[in-house]
Amino acid sequence: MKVFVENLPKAELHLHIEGTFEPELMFKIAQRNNINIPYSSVKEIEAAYKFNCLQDFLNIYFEGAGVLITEQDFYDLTYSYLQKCASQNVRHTEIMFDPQTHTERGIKFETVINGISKACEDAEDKLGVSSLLIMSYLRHLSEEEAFKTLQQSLKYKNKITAIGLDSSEKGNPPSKFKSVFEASVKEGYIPLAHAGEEGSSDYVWEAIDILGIKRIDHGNNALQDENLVKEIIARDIALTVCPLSNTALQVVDNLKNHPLKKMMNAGLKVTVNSDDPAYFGGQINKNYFEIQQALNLTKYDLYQLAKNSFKYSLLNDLQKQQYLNELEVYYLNNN
Ligand code: HPA
Ligand SMILES: [Zn+2]
Repeated sequence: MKVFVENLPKAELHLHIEGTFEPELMFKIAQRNNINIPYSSVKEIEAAYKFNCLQDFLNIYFEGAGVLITEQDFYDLTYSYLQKCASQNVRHTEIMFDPQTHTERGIKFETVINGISKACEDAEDKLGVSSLLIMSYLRHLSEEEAFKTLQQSLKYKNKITAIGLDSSEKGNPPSKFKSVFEASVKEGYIPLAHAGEEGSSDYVWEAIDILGIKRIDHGNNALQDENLVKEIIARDIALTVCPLSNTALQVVDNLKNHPLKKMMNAGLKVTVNSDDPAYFGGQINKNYFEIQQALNLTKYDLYQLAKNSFKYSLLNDLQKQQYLNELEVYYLNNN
């Protein structure tokens, strides 16, 4: 089963580039930028990665991102993740980035987007991994701040496919960002958002009804409301589920109690993703493999999850079909 997962062609649809920052690279970049980080070894960093909730994690995540200064830093971070994609047969990835995490510290928007997008172009050429970018607004900041970010992004519109909404969910409902999402959609960005990770099913309703999102990041708490589940299915909206993130942040107490299979059985379109792999103990293949083991998923289940990852990606129909054909051949030869 492990080999089946490793070679399964797949797409990753929920991934924060700042959350791919492995301790080794963090040390290297901190050193070259003459920045002190409050850890003296990789072991100490790893020991600090014990979280009780989303906020615990976010505090450490923002601190780690603070060592990224130059375009080269953003390039190295992104290219390093894309190499991991290539080695795990992730054929396509949709990378979220949080401009405000950097612009708030005085880093220019252009430094962030240029570093990330150059790495994506190089990875497409050299590694054969395709990617699209999702610019995510930080929901603990004001809507006005999000508007500033939208303005800054317009010059780089051709490099950005979608917008997202992340950071502290509780107390920051989707409705807080109604106007900036409307304005972003007018500019041609596809609306996506985190919803129902720690927030209730009401937040998921708001995300689909008020923000009009096309894909739900996490969505676990949608299961609290049967009518919501029906509506998500009726609108053909997929959920980007992140098993190891859910246990690391105690959204789910144990992988054996993870709702992924329940979601699939209810008819929801589910995908498997790593979220912040450097912080949550595993890349995408580990997420596939561990959830397979915990829930006794079959090869057919894994095939469905991978199929959803391409079908609900933001690629055009022709690109989707090419990847789906590749997956089909793989499944026929390996089940
Ligand atoms: O899982 C997450 N949830 C909310 N915000 C985030 N920012 C990075 N990862 C996450
Ligand atoms: Zn996330």
